[in-house]
Amino acid sequence: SLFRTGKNIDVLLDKATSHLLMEPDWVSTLQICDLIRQNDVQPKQVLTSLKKKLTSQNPHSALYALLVLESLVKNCGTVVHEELTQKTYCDFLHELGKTTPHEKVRSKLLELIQTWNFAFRKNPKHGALKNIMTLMKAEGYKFPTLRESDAMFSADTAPEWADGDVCHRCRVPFSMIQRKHHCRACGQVFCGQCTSKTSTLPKYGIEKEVRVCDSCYDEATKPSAA
Ligand SMILES: O=P(O)(O)O[C@@H]1[C@H](O)[C@H](OP(=O)(O)O)[C@@H](O)[C@H](O)[C@H]1O
Repeated sequence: SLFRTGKNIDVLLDKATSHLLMEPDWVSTLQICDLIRQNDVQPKQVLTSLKKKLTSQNPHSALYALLVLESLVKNCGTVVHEELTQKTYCDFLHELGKTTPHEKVRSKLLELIQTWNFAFRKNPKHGALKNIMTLMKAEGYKFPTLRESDAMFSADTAPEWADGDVCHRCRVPFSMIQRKHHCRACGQVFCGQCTSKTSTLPKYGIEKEVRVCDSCYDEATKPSAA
């Protein structure tokens, strides 16, 4: 239920950013990634909760929060990238760079802003991030040497959901009675009859059974080619 996941995410965030940690808690960090990739929690909620941790007076919590943010950007795809590069969030990151009392947080933040900018360099949608990097350079912040390999986000994420007036497979028109459903594997919109099956989608980090259409079900369950 939403409550359980909602509460669960706060517990996971507290664990992953605890000042008692001697090293990053990658298990909790990757569980947070999975909750986002499975669409169990919205990226906006997680990134908003992270703000409090990023501005922690405790240097360890603040730095671990930055490592969680780095993992979300690397592993959860465009849904996180779009939240990260909202102007309001970029302005928050700019402010964090100016005001954090923790030098390690500042230098890690500069490294991430540069890496993210390189990764998003071809996409004007993420212009707000470029803007704060330009501003921070003008304000005298020294960005480290870019390591292009750090900017390769390889994780596959489930496709965004398409919309439509008819079932993508049998073409039946949607109505008050004939409801829309989405296949988590291809993102297309279908009637109930064409998406009556479920499957896990490990390639998208989805370990629980989720709704899939008949053709994606056949694709996901056929014995892998020898
Ligand atoms: O409950 P409804 O009012 O029919 O709304 C639909 C359900 O939320 C479907 O969820 P599902 O794919 O998990 O069935 C979703 O895929 C559709 O986009 C929504 O329009």
